[in-house]
Amino acid sequence: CARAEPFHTITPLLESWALSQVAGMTVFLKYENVQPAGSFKIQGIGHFCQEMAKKGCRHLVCSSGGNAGIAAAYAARKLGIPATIVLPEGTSPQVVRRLQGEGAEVQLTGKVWDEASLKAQELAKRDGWVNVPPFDHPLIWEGHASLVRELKAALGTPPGALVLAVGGGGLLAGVSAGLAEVGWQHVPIIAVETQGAHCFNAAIKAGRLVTLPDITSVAKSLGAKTVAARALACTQELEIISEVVEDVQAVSAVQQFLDDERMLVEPACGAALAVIYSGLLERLQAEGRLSPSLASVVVIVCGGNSVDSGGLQALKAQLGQS
Ligand SMILES: COC[C@H](NCc1c(COP(=O)(O)O)cnc(C)c1O)C(=O)O
Repeated sequence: CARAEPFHTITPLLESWALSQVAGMTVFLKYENVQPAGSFKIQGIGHFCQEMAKKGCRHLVCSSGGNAGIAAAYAARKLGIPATIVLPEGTSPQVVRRLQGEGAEVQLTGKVWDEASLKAQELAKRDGWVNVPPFDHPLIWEGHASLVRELKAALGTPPGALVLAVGGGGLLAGVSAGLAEVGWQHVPIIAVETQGAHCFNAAIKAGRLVTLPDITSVAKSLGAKTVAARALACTQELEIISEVVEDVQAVSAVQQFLDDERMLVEPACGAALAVIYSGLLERLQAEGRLSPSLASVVVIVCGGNSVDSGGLQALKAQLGQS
């Protein structure tokens, strides 16, 4: 049976002395990397799966870059429902191992998430099976919105800006819903992608949804070729500043964050942290796109399971970093 309380925990919101020094203002970090299932995903995915269980779902299937799949497998185990997770062939062994550890069946197919998604939709045609969308569904956004309620409870007053990473746009859509719910619509969102996984930025520039030819960024967890329509629609309702960082900046931010806060996160999360570490925040202020007198900024540390110390060293070598 479905449980009443949510599967996610209320994560710490901590002021980071190190990042505040770099930014020249107070930087609060929302540690979604310590959620069960290793990323913020469990907020929206957990909510979706609980709702589906209430409707009698008998088998969950999820296509994912990795983290949504782990969140779906975790929720399925908690709900006592079998799960099948479909991932791109290049998925890291540690993610496959973790999924199997959660008791899920793993299917590897296709080069990128979009191809795994087609296979999951095929499987979901079976009787009693439900496809868990990794980012493009109102229930996912409703679940992620609880993150903003937690920010309001912890901060009281609104931060000067919110920084988050964009893959398919589910986190952005959920945070946007949360901001509207708590009356913080005026808080600007800095929505960050890596070059080569920049489907949201491309859609904004084109004024319509755009499908990238391929995902060439190392931040594979941001690897959706087309952003959710809802995410693009949010740009009409809120102040959303879309920025694209290089893989080198995202990976360098992962290393700096590891040294500063002793936590290891994926390059997808490094993209958000790069807003601070690369000086992008100050550039936005200098360009007048952000108020020069921001009191504070919140960075959503989205986490991610597809990283370990060896993988980080390999990425740094691949990108020519010391
Ligand atoms: C292809 O992958 C989409 C999705 N990852 C999405 C993701 C994001 C971006 O969230 P989104 O914008 O997709 O809601 C940020 N940070 C991390 C650590 C993520 O894993 C997945 O795991 O299936």
